[in-house]
Amino acid sequence: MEIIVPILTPFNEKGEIDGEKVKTHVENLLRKGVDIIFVNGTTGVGPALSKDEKRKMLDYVLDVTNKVIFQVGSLNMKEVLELVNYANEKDLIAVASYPPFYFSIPKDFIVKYFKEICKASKHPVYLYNYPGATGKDVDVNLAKEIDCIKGVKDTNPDFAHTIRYKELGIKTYNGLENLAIASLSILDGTVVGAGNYMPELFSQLREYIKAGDMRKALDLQLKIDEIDGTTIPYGKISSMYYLVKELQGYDVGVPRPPMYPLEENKAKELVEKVRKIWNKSE
Ligand SMILES: O=C(O)C(=O)C[C@@H](O)[C@H](O)COP(=O)(O)O
Repeated sequence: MEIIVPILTPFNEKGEIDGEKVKTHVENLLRKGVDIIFVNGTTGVGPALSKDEKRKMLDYVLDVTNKVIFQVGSLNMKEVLELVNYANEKDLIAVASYPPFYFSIPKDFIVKYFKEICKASKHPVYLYNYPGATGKDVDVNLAKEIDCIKGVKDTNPDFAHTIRYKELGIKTYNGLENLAIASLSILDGTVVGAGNYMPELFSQLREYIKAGDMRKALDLQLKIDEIDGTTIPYGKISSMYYLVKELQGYDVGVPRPPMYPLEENKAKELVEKVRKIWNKSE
């Protein structure tokens, strides 16, 4: 029943990563019951980070914890392998990658991509499957063909699709907030971007499930959904920077374009809407 948070990347006004803010954020998440930090994921704008920024994020998080999954995906294979080799010298749980996105490629190219990563990595290799963002579905059959995947984060509204990875006997997570109750109940855990700003709600959800109090768990899941849904029109990732400050009480810097900062009035409107839902009893 693990709670994994794909950590956001704190930037300063110049668009540089602020390492101290990373560490403060990780320390708080761990205090609030988060088990593992997923570095350079979608919420962390991994695809928009340079190789050096990806390495810096890993080092900042490792200054606090080794409960880390390090996302290394890139369309530049040389960069992927440099990041894998960098991780080989570190103590962490696993490296992960989304499949090569954007380009139309045959499935055997995806198999070759992951086999290259597995060959280079001293750590277990996890698949980050996110068909909605990458245009590629590395389903259980393709994962079987790759034959070296030791875990999967499936960001997929089709929960039946996610469950099937358990046929491989690997660590299996779903990456959607609105499936957290199912992921915590049936899979190895949940990966939740919203855990950046409301980690305590996911910890509480896990406690309700452990206690078998599914009515309370369902009510809390619906509250999580309402809050998460509120952020969509503002930009989910950009919204998180303002909600961490409001709900967790510390500054995690600003988003970096093309994840633009919110206009002041919009940020205020968002925070007021979320605070109203947050204060409602389940
Ligand atoms: O940020 C990551 O690496 C995650 O796993 C969360 C990811 O699944 C993402 O937040 C999915 O949510 P949306 O598709 O943006 O609603």
